[in-house]
Amino acid sequence: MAEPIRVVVTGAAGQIAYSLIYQLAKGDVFGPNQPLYLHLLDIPPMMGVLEGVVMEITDCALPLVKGVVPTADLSVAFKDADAAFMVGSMPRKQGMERKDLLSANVKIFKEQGQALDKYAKKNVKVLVVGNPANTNALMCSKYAPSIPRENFSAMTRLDHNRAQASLAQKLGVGVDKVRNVIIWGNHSSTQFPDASHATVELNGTSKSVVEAINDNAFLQDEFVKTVQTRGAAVIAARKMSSAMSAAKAAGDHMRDLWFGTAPGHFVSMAVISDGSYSVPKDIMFSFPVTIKPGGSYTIVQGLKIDDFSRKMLDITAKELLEERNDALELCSD
Ligand SMILES: NC(=O)c1ccc[n+]([C@@H]2O[C@H](COP(=O)([O-])OP(=O)(O)OC[C@H]3O[C@@H](n4cnc5c(N)ncnc54)[C@H](O)[C@@H]3O)[C@@H](O)[C@H]2O)c1
Ligand SMILES: O=C(O)CC[C@H](O)C(=O)O
Repeated sequence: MAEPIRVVVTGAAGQIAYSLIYQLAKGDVFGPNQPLYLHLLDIPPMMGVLEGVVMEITDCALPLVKGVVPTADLSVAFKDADAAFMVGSMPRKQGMERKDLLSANVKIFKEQGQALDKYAKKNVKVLVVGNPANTNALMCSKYAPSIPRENFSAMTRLDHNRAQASLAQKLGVGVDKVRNVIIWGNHSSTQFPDASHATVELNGTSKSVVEAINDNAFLQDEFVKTVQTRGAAVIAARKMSSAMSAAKAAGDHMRDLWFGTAPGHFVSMAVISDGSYSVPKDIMFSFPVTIKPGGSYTIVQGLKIDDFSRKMLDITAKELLEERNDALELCSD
């Protein structure tokens, strides 16, 4: 058996964490041979609820769990962390604009970035889930200057999974037959879900999704809007934001960072922009990436960007630049 790793989940008493922790504890993310300590952070008023979560983890009787550390203390939570799921923050409720979330949440990520910088391992993998995820990840990384910026990413995997599932439904095939959809940009309604490089396996042969669907109007309109507004649709239906699917996506994202992507597959992940595809530098922008085991990723290069795609990439980049400015102002005191 390998040495145990230390995995932090923030917002551990919340609804995403409730699904995520079980996946971690049973080996779905770091593998069936990787023991772990779960460091569970929440705020002081939630310590009672968190105690209940700890009881349930114990009662699951899962052998990979070597210990559970419930805490409201950042120095305890992030101590020697190997991986961190940054979930803790307020979700959007009906009637709230996503922009309201920036002022509510961004300072949490400044403070927790500082704690990661001080207490976590320097090779820690940090996945930001809490919204607005891209800009929170940018601020988290900014306040953790001793940790490489490439170790921080924000989650657009839920949008990626939604896009893949939506295309599979349209094509009447299983989700595993569709690959290489792309989410560009922000985890918000300006994101660009792009099917133009995706492929589908039909009768054992790989075919372009554009050719298989043969309906550009659908791909540039209904498909894009459905994926862009899926989170809002879930909130309207559940009166709470997505949780089971968000936890599944967080597990998928971290598993790919840990073990790498399969040959010929790429996934969407918001990472620090290096200017690829003429996206402004120094925003956390979702790109198609391939990943080597251990988390070193490469932004997929050379994809053709047509006029429609260019317009969509520019819209979402503009929103991220605005969010960055707002966040810098909010964090400046
Ligand atoms: N990136 C994505 O695809 C995606 C998808 C779904 C939800 N989200 C976001 O994830 C976040 C969490 O959603 P949820 O449904 O689990 O919310 P929730 O309200 O059920 O749980 C959030 C938890 O975070 C805790 N928390 C608040 N401030 C904290 C702090 N400073 N430190 C530690 N913990 C803190 C709360 O006490 C609560 O227990 C929200 O911001 C939501 O919008 C992102
Ligand atoms: O607040 C939103 O609009 C979305 C919530 C969540 O990030 C999701 O994508 O389900």
